[in-house]
Amino acid sequence: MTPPLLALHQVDKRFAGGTLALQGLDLAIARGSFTSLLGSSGCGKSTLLRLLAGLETPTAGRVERADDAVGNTGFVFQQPTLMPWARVAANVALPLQLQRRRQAEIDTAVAPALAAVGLQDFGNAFPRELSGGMQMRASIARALITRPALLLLDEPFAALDEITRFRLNEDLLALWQRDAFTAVFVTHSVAEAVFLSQRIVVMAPRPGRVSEIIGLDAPYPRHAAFRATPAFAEACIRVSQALLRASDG
Ligand SMILES: Nc1ncnc2c1ncn2[C@@H]1O[C@H](COP(=O)(O)OP(=O)(O)OP(=O)(O)O)[C@@H](O)[C@H]1O
Repeated sequence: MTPPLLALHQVDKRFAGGTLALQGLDLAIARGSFTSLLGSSGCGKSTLLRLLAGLETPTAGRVERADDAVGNTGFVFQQPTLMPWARVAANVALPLQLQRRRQAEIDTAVAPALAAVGLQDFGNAFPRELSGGMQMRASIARALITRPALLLLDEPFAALDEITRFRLNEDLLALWQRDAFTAVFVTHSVAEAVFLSQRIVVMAPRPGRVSEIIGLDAPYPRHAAFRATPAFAEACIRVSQALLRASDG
């Protein structure tokens, strides 16, 4: 068996104020997998994502990271966090600028990155000229332009209307299949987690911990029609029940 990209062993995270955000967490993230973290507010999803990114260190236990995951992580947040004064192309190019890549290399990379998220005609626009969904597309293009091994997404589509969210779910899956990165996706939405994931980590609060892990074997590519299948409905019920158990327990 190939070793996982990331593995947490008996991880605790306690913050300075005393909050035990995570306790006794064991979790392995397989290379190239799509995992969602689902749970009520405050159960430590964002903290877990930050541990996976190496932005936080555990108070106890260990986080193991494969060599190619170190320094090779893309992040997408709930807000697109674009620089308002810079054009969309410059926003998307930012990670390459920070890596001090040659301008010719940057210019070559930006056009396909924009095209991959359907923004090929908007490189010269400013973020304020884009809809919320398009701004999120730009944010995803920026996260993927360095071809990260690991893409961490923290409720990226929570602020979008449902139709836009559905489209972005499909487009994200297409990018995942094309680029074969490892995705860890935080969401509050059962349906979104079921649509996207191979595995759903259901978390319980106070202290944050893994309650159940649910595997989903529906094949990819998954398109809009998947949402209308009995398999999808059945999985949503199964995951909702797990979420209720996690909140009660
Ligand atoms: N930097 C910090 N300092 C102190 N406490 C923190 C810090 N970050 C998070 N916490 C606390 O740790 C717990 C877990 O927070 P976290 O943001 O990881 O939860 P979450 O599941 O992502 O929540 P939400 O769904 O609301 O975003 C919460 O009780 C929170 O108040």
